[in-house]
Amino acid sequence: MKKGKADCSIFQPIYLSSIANKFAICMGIKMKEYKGIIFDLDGVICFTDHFHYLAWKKIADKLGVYFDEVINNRLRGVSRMESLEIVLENYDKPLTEEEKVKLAEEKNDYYKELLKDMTTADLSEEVKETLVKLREKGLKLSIGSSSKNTKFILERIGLSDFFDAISDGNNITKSKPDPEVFLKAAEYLNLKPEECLVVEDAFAGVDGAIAGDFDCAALGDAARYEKATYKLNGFDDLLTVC
Ligand SMILES: O=P(O)(O)OC[C@H]1O[C@@H](O)[C@H](O)[C@@H](O)[C@@H]1O
Ligand SMILES: [Mg+2]
Repeated sequence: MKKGKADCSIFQPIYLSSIANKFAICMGIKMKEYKGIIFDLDGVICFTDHFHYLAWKKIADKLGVYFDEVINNRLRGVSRMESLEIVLENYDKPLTEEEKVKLAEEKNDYYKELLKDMTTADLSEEVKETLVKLREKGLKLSIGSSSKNTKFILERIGLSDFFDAISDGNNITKSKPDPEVFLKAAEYLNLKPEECLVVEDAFAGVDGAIAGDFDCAALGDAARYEKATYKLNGFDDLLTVC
């Protein structure tokens, strides 16, 4: 344990999952000194949910299957093929593996068309400035995303060369909630899981981080998940945790 800043007011936006953590932080004691941070991409660094929704909706409409934003929220952190299985939950005709792959490809083609509208304006000032400050603190920074489109998205928002490592849907065999994507990211950073903090917006992502022995800072919907180590109100709250 290392002594942090004595002024606990700077930590107030953060609601910690355990009383022990909360007590330690208010006493000015940081529970951990992280060496690296592994960021989920979709829903953490930028927002692609609506593009996923539109692309899956097109497939669902073609099949005549009901699909809405609530179902779309269940796809967060889940791989493309597993997402398709969720979309097909209300579809009663059998599909071959080949037909499923074709549907997933069709969804991805449309999704990528929509991603082309993303620009550097889709990276918020808050995220950009926080990333730079975390880097200045000497932390190693990696992406840990289930998406096979990670590099394409990073390019669109102007972060192609920013991260020290990228672990994504292209280098894993098991999607979140399996910890593989985060374990690979830690390996690429040359760090142990206990030296890294994972930042996630999906329940599946928090589960994956905890299963891999990482601490996890949760944002958005996942911030109400009791398994998260830290529950953040905003991305810049990371500056008080790290
Ligand atoms: O189809 P892609 O870009 O490989 O994405 C896979 C998954 O990537 C995750 O980041 C998204 O939260 C999921 O919704 C998505 O299904
Ligand atoms: Mg996400």
